[in-house]
Amino acid sequence: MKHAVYQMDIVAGDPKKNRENVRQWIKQTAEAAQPDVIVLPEMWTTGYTLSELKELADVDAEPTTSFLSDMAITYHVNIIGGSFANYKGEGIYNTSIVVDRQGVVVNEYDKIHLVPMLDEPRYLTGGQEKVTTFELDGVKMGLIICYDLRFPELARSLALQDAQIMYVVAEWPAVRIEHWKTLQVARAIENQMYVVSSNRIGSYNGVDFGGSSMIIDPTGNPLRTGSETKEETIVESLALDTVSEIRKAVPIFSNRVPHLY
Ligand SMILES: NC(=O)CCC(=O)C(=O)O
Repeated sequence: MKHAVYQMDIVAGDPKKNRENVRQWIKQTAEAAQPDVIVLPEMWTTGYTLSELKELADVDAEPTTSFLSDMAITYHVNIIGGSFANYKGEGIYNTSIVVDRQGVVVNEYDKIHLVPMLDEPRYLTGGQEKVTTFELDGVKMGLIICYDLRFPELARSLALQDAQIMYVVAEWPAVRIEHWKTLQVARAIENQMYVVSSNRIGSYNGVDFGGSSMIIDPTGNPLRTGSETKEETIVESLALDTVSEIRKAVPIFSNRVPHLY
């Protein structure tokens, strides 16, 4: 299953420009690499322009859903649609959607853990729905958003639902980039699944974001790691048989004793 990750720079507070950049990138990448799945980063329509989100956020996931759906149909590609600011009812959520090749939304998830270091809890509302798996091309997978990575229960819940791949969409600052890399490797090893991530590069409001988007195999071996500063496309094919092979060779799921912890 061939993946292409967009390690993107984001134009602060300009959803139109960011959509145009994503449109161009999907077109070029779909034509050049013909991936099965493409992956975008967190809050890619606006960046962390939190005080402007009342004006800039989507409403009920539009127009981002229609945009991604149109891209998926046009290029016949599955899209892990990163996340975006999304007005729903009274609150603004950090929402991710996943769209299949037919343009159908197969997963919608609101970031549960809002990150205090970037002031999210002051402006956003945390998701209240459990993480669940979804399928693309018959493969079970799950998704978390950035700071969620620090809470291992989410990845474990997805693994127990038999996810073979976990996506992490992020705007993770450069100052803590070693945590980013180490935690992803740990989640891959302890849950014996692929971890595929997209983290932005560039800066906003005095924060430098650290790139280093990753594709890690289910033994914890990083197959690809993006640079810390450059916009780039990371392409890798996942050999999904590796998941069942490592789960058979090191049978942690059948050795769990959950009533003792
Ligand atoms: N966008 C985020 O959730 C950033 C998370 C972060 O900075 C951290 O966990 O450290």
